[in-house]
Amino acid sequence: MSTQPELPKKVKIVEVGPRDGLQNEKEAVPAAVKVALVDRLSRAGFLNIEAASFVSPKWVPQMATSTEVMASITRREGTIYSALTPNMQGFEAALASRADEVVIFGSASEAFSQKNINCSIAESIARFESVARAAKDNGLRLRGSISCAFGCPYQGEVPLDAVADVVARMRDLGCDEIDIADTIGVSTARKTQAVMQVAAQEFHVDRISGHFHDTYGQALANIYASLEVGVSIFHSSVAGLGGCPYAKGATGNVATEDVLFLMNGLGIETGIDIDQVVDAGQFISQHLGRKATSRAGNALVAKRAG
Ligand SMILES: CC(C)(COP(=O)([O-])OP(=O)([O-])OC[C@H]1O[C@@H](n2cnc3c(N)ncnc32)[C@H](O)[C@@H]1OP(=O)([O-])[O-])[C@@H](O)C(=O)NCCC(=O)NCCSC(=O)C[C@@](C)(O)CC(=O)[O-]
Repeated sequence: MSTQPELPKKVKIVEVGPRDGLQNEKEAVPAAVKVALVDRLSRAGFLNIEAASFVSPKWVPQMATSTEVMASITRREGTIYSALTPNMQGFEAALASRADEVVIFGSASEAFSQKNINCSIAESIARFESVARAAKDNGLRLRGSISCAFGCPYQGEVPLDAVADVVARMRDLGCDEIDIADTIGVSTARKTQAVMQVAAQEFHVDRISGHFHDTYGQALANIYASLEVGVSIFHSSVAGLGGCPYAKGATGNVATEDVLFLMNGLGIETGIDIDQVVDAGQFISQHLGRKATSRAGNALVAKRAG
């Protein structure tokens, strides 16, 4: 008789659409539209929404409205609103904007680190030290994000040791949560488990999150594979929005509607209302003038229409 691995009974879905999802849009999305999106997502029940990014507007112009967005959203009690902060300049802006969580973002790939944040991995960790200290001093949550943990658009393979090393460094900085990110969506299920297991040797598995882009259509399989090894936090973007400005060809994050459909089917609690997420996906897709890429979202819309 075969025994199946026990899956977590409950997961946290971190909605990253307003940041990771929109950051790569060529046309400026008005702050009011971003605010309306975040508010819809808050009402749908997310406990964590990545709403802003305090990076150089020359590097990522779409995120230049982050202060305005954070000032205008309606905050739901109990929901963590996160912001990316590559350095102290970003941290000060996040603090002033009343972010609940700041995200330092590094990479397991040297090449990607240079392209994305203009410094080596070691330099980035040194830069993050002051941000981490300031987060603790100000009582903010601290999250560490590790790009290219499963492969890099510039250097190709990324060794497991490199992932373990950055996880340990993020842990030592005092991160409350660490994201293991498949920036270009190249991982497959067994590889995902190997990487997650290496990460879990360095950090508590229940505070590791899986951040999967769906470039090769593997994201849901990678999420299921991660569940099997005890990961219970996942990032996703409503309507499957997204792509990274420094990873050409990378498509969006896995669509939130698809992840919710999977979790609902598995009987895993999320606390999120899928119908409201579908509505939010339709709202932003209409604004962007294209169809949502969420398979479950589009199927549910078609079903509603009869
Ligand atoms: C990190 C830097 C700033 C270094 O960029 P740099 O040019 O090395 O920085 P610098 O300190 O020399 O500053 C240069 C200029 O940027 C300004 N500046 C400096 N810092 C800030 C700031 N915080 N906010 C606003 N402005 C800032 C600074 O004031 C100065 O302005 P100037 O004097 O030329 O007018 C730059 O490389 C940058 O902003 N990179 C952002 C890259 C980015 O946002 N990438 C996308 C997000 S990561 C991602 O998507 C991956 C993830 C997390 O989703 C996981 C995954 O899927 O892999």
